[in-house]
Amino acid sequence: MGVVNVTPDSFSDGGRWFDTTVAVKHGIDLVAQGADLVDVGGESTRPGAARVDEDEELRRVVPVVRGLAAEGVTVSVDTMRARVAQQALAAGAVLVNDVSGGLADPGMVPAVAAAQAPFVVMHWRGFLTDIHARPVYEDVVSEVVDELHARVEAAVAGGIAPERIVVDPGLGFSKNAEHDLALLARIDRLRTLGRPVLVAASRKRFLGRVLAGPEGSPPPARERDAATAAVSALAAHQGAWAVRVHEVRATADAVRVARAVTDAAGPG
Ligand SMILES: Nc1nc2ncc(COP(=O)(O)O)nc2c(=O)[nH]1
Repeated sequence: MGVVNVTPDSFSDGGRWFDTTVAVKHGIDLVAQGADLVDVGGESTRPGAARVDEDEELRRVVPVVRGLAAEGVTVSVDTMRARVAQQALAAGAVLVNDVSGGLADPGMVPAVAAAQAPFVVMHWRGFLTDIHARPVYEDVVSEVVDELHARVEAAVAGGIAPERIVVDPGLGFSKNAEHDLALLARIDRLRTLGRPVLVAASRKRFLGRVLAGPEGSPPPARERDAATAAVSALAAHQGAWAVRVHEVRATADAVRVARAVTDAAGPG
């Protein structure tokens, strides 16, 4: 899943794809690099980012979705708003990716259910309170699995078919590096939810911490693509459904190597 953020301020590529034509071209390029899906978002979710108003988010996202779909690209829309999801689906998107897991907009689950679209439910504890609070986890893996289960149940109760739901641990969303690494180490536990797992580690802060080591300073986000590809291989090897990345080529190669190693291990 390649990322096209049509935003001026996303944490790792803010502003580069803010123009519709440039964004569409970039999405096509990501497919050429090996992306199966292109995720288009118009609202940065980095800590401290101000909400974008709905009309501006529509202005950013819908033309890019339409342009990519017209080129035959499989497109997902990264939004927390039902109306943006609806208009993106009408413009050709085939999947809705909601980082709030349906919590931000009560109209989201009914809209996705009505469209019978696949739905990514991401874990973001405390979305409704302080969205970037540092929550305390006793056992982050168990708690994320349990809370994702509740979000999946709510989506199903709202009319979304279970087989259309993808789960995502929400790396970096009110989680620290230790939480993120613990979740990445146990994708098998996430898979006990019986749903495909999407892993989105690309260029995130915890990778910077790993690369920096205990005393060092983290490299900038755009220098974390090799680390991201390493995560992609590890996620693929653990059976993740997809990985969401900004730089696709290295990850496409990493996933193919992981597949070859998994195949070599044989069944069982
Ligand atoms: N499903 C899902 N969607 C996301 N969208 C944006 C970002 C963070 O912003 P970015 O687009 O700059 O990576 N992270 C996620 C994520 O972890 N999971």
